Amino acid sequence: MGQAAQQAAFELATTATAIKNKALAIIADELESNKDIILAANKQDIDAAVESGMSEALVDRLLLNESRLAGIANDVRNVINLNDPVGAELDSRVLENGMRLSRRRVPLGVVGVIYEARPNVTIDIAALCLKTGNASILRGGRETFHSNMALVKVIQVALEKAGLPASSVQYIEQPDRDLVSQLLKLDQYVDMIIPRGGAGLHKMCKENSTIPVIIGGFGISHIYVDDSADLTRSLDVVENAKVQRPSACNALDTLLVHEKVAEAFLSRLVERMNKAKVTLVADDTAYNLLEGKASSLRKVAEGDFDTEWLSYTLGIKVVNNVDEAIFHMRKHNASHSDSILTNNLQAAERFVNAAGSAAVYVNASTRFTDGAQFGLGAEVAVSTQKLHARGPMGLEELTSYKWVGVADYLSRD
Ligand SMILES: NC(=O)C1=CN([C@@H]2O[C@H](COP(=O)(O)OP(=O)(O)OC[C@H]3O[C@@H](n4cnc5c(N)ncnc54)[C@H](OP(=O)(O)O)[C@@H]3O)[C@@H](O)[C@H]2O)C=CC1
Ligand SMILES: N[C@@H](CCC(=O)OP(=O)(O)O)C(=O)O
Repeated sequence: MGQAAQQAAFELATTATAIKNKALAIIADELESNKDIILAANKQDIDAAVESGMSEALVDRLLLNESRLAGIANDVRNVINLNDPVGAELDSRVLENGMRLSRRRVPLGVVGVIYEARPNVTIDIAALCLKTGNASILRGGRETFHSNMALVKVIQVALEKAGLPASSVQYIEQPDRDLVSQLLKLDQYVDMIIPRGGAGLHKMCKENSTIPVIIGGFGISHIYVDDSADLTRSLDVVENAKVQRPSACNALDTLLVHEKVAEAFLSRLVERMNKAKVTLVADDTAYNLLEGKASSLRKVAEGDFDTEWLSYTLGIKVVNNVDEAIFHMRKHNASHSDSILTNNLQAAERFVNAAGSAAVYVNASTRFTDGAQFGLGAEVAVSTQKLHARGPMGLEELTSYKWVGVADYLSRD
């Protein structure tokens, strides 16, 4: 697979944007024309997941239906409309000796991605890699096996129809994790590894990969409600961040509330959380304010503020000020998406500068951390590391550059 991917990458590196776009257009069309096959495959995955007792939120992450599939095809069409970064001159100047020197964007080569059981991710990664002239080797969560097999087949047929190698996008079909370990050692063929998933996967990749690794990580997502916040608007933001898609890595995990507004805010928020069947996990102060009002409430226990819930559960803590909120976030792995709700410019600046997260928001939901929302078309992962990319990784993050020097640009004759 490594060899085939590398061969494909050689070809893709010099493929014109129009051909890559043609392949993407065929993928989008084939997704629609093969919808019955894809949805039937997905049903097999869903049935098995439900039978195994998977949580409702994670089953939802796995689910495809007609409208989601149409959305995925549409996302691919959006990628067609994005500028191809490959070949762009980053800067260009003429040296004293007459050489014209520039940096030119190039594909990375072969990208290996290990990711969660979410079928749209297969298409997102394949589309972004293809647009940037990278070959990809994919390994999705075992629970998405049937869906991914159907999706990859559609992609490979489309690639061939566009005259590109089917091996531009390959999928590791066996669920045996040993094959992931083998992938991590293919440095002769693979240029970058992206693990999207939990701590165990990241540790395993960091310790075993001989290939550079970019972590598509998890973090505890926080929202801090400042004493100056517009509380009515804050209700909508917190509800969106917690309830809209709790299984996503950017969903809210811990709500931090300024003590001056804790009673006023929590007494209104609890109604919405009850309605959405959210379990509240509160520190002592919040617990006292919520007791008798929350349908599902318990006191915080060791480790709760370090837990990424991925479900209808919300941690709540009352704090003195923005500095205590930041202190709490530093202790509890704020590295992905965090937000302050405030009308105080100083507090907002303090929060934005001090938070160690890949994406920081003022008066907005943490759910915005998403390649499509950021105008990147989609994302290969949300990087929680600082090199070579941070936050949602789109097309540019799948490229590198090379220096191009042309001698005798200014002839002396
Ligand atoms: N920042 C980002 O871009 C994203 C982050 N996440 C984070 O991922 C986590 C939840 O996703 P979840 O599906 O539970 O993640 P997991 O880490 O359990 O699984 C993700 C993928 O990694 C594989 N995997 C996990 N451990 C190993 C291992 N030791 N060796 C080989 N392969 C392994 C899984 O394979 P198998 O099928 O065998 O289990 C699966 O394909 C959350 O923390 C979420 O925030 C999720 C998506 C995007
Ligand atoms: N792009 C995503 C966020 C990242 C993601 O894929 O999250 P996850 O549900 O953990 O797989 C979204 O908000 O839809």
